[in-house]
Amino acid sequence: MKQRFGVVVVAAGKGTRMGTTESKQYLLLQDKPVLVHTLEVFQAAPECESIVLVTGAQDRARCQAWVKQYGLTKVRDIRAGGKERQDSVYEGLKAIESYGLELVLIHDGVRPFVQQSHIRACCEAAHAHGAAVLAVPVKDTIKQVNEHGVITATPDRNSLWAIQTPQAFRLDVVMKAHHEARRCDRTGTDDAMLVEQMGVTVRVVEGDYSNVKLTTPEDLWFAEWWLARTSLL
Ligand SMILES: Nc1ccn([C@@H]2O[C@H](COP(=O)(O)OP(=O)(O)OP(=O)(O)O)[C@@H](O)[C@H]2O)c(=O)n1
Ligand SMILES: C[C@](O)(CO)[C@H](O)COP(=O)(O)O
Repeated sequence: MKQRFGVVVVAAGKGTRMGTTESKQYLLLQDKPVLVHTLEVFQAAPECESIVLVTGAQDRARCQAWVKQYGLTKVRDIRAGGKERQDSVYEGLKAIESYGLELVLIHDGVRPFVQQSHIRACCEAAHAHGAAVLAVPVKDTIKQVNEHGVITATPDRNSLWAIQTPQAFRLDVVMKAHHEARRCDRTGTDDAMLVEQMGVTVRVVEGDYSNVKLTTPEDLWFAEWWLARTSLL
C-alpha cells in the first residue's frame, strides 16, 4: 500500500566543509540551486503530501521566490533553522505536527539525487516497523583510531553501513525522540540516533551510492557528472 507522508527538508547549515562563500545548498548545478533539485524530487513523489523547508532566517525570501519560480506547490511552510542540524529538524517537525500525517521523512537539503524507489521503500519499512533509514554498506575497511594515531580496533565490515537520508518515522516516534533528547540534553548526528537512544528499533533499507550528501568540493564534481549523465538518459 502507498504511504502518504510529509517531509522535513533541512537546509539551514553553513556548509563549512565545502569552503565556498555561498552556502552549498544554494550553489548552482545546471543553473538550478542544489536545494531546488532536492525539493523537486519530493514534489514529484506521488505519496508526498507536504514539504516543510527549514532554512536560515536570512534566506527565507529567496527560498520563497524559488518555490514560486519552480512550482514547488507542496512546500507548505518555510521555517527558520537552529544552531545544530538537530535543532533545525525539530523546528520542521513542530510545523509538520499539525498536518495530521502519520508518517514523516527527514531529508538533507544537500542530497539531491535520492531515487523515488528508495524513498518508497523507506516509507514502507517505517510504516511497517516505526522507523527506517536509507543506507549503503561501507566500501572501505574502517578502523577505530585513538588520539595518538594508533589503530585500536577494526570492526567487522559486514556490519558497517553508511547512513543516509531520508530517514522515515512514525511521527509520534520521532517527536518523542526529539522531546526526550532536548529534555536529557542529548545530541545525535542523525535522527535515527535519537530514536535508537529511546530503545526503539530502526530498520536499514539499502539505498545506493549516488545519494551523496554534498559535503566537500569533490562531491560537486560527482554532482555535475551525475546530472550530465542522467540528463542524457
Ligand atoms: N544547523 C544546521 C546544520 C545543518 N543543517 C542541514 O543539515 C544537512 C546536513 O548537514 P551537513 O552536511 O553537515 O551541513 P552543514 O552543517 O551545512 O555543513 P558543515 O558541517 O560542513 O558546516 C544540510 O542540508 C544542512 O543544511 C541544518 O538544517 N541546520
Ligand atoms: C543525517 C546524515 O545525513 C547522515 O549521514 C548526516 O549525519 C548529516 O550530517 P553530518 O554533519 O555530515 O554528520
